[in-house]
Amino acid sequence: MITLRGTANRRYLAALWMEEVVGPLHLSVEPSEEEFGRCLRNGISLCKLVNSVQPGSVSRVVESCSSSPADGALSAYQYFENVRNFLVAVEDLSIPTFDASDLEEASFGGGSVARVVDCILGLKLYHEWKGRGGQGQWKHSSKQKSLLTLSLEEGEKCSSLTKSRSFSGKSGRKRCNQSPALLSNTIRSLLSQKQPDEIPMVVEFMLQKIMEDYRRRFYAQNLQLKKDLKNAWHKTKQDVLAMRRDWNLEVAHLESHIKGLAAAASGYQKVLLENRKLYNEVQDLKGNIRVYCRVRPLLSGDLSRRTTVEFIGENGDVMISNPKRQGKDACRTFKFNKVFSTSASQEQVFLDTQPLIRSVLDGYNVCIFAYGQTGSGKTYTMSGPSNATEDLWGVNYRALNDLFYISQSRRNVCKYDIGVQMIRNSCHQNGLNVPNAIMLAVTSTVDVLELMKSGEKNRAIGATALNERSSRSHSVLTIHVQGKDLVTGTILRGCLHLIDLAGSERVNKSEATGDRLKEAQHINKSLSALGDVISALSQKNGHVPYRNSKLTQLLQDSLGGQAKTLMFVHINPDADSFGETMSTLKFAERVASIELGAARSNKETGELQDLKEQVSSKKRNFSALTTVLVCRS
Ligand SMILES: Nc1ncnc2c1ncn2[C@@H]1O[C@H](COP(=O)(O)OP(=O)(O)OP(=O)(O)O)[C@@H](O)[C@H]1O
Repeated sequence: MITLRGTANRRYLAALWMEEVVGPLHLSVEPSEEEFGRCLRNGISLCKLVNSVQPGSVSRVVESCSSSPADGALSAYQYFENVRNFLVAVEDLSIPTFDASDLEEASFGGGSVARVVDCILGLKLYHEWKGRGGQGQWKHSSKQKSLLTLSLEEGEKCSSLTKSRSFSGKSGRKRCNQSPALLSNTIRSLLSQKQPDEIPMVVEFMLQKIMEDYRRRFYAQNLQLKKDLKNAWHKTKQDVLAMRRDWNLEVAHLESHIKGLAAAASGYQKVLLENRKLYNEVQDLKGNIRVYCRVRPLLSGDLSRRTTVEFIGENGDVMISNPKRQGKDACRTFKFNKVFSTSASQEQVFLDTQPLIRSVLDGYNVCIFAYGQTGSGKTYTMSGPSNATEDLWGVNYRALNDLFYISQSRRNVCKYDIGVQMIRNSCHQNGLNVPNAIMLAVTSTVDVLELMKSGEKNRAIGATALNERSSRSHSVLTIHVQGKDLVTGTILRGCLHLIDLAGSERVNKSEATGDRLKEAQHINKSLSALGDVISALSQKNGHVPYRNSKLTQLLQDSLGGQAKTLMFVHINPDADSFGETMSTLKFAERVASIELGAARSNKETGELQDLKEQVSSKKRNFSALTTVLVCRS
């Protein structure tokens, strides 16, 4: 008698075998009757099964499978076609068949698939018979069926023994030791009940069953593994998706943060520019002398190779640190209109100077002078290095170039005459000889270059301990511009002084002696006269001592008048020059505080000229009249 458990085992066996031959069927390891019926209902797997056992048994398998209600007709058609063809095929092989309705009922949970299972296991026996070399017509005898049944029941016993071995936990380990003996006892008792001719077949079936059992468990484990893997993959995918979501949120957050920062930075930049503009406007109104500071890069000859320039701000701050001190007291910050770092190009420096220079063409007097210790880069800024190519040209050449360019572009409205005066002083000339300096008319930058080259040759140059090429003279290039407005007849007179002062260092530091000492003392005298003038101006003293040196006499108009004045203060960043750097910057700080009053343009309108003309003609008439009267009397 086949037990309930035996029936189920037969179904599992049938499912397992089908899985092996035509899988995957996506059945669970121990499918219920309903699950099994539903899986086989469309007959596709059954047809494939019989075709793989007996190729060509079902010539056409209807493969399309759809479960949508709209395709109900098609499903029914598949069911009839495939199941019918399968049943015909297994009948031809003399294998017990079943009714098509068995599958149908079971799939709806109302019937049994026992006959279907019998049929499949019959097909299995046939397959194994063929596998053993079976020839001719297969006979599905009741003996074979009983052997199968027997083997299943006996196999069940065996498999329960193997199960207890395989799945034993702690307690199972005891049984595990007993199992071989138990297994052999069970087998022996089973075999003792059989006829001798049945024994080989029973043994074969039992071994087969054990193998199948193992295979089933292997399959179950495989399925479980797949399921676990699928779950793990699913979870990992969810985690990755969640991470991606978080990451995207973070990136979006960062993006908006960066945008905010960029907006704030550009706002800050705008405010900074605006502040500078306003600051310059206020200074223009007050007539302050503008001060630009330029830091020379460290050169190979600089002894300490350490810089005193701690920080350069965008708003004109420069912080200098004392190399001999530490901490807060070691630093001092100076504020100017602009600070050019060591990387500033000649063009950048000129661009900030250009508006001032252009105002000469509108009738303003402009004075630009370079101040700083020897070797700090004054000549570099004003003229550029010797034999400079155009990109290294200093303010002098660029200024003239610009003036010629603008005067040319305005030629239809204004006629300009430009002349230059080059003045140099040294101690031998005893100061600046202003009246004797010849004024030369120039029409292009080339003219000026030629002029400067010849002037350069005459420059007094001598070597001191500080700098081999230390110049001990002030050099003044004055550009006079006269423009006549072609429409109104207004005359504009502007004058641009470009002054490269001698080195500002203290005499004792230059270690000069004899004539050189005299020269240094002389230069120091004119520079200290400049200092006195600056000091008087910054304190708004009634008396300003311009007459103490030729230099201050020359600068009188620019420092005290209505001129626009710019001082380039140069510093050598080498730690060795800290003392000179500090006194240079303190001097520049005082210069920056001078208020000259708003600059005024030198304009003579046509009306004024007419009036002047009338006055002089009246004067002429008056003197002629006086002469006549004198003669008569
Ligand atoms: N901004 C700079 N970039 C590169 N080199 C520079 C810079 N400024 C100055 N130098 C170099 O430093 C050296 C000294 O510069 P410069 O002759 O201009 O100094 P100076 O102050 O005019 O000296 P002096 O008082 O003797 O005339 C030169 O070799 C010059 O080429």
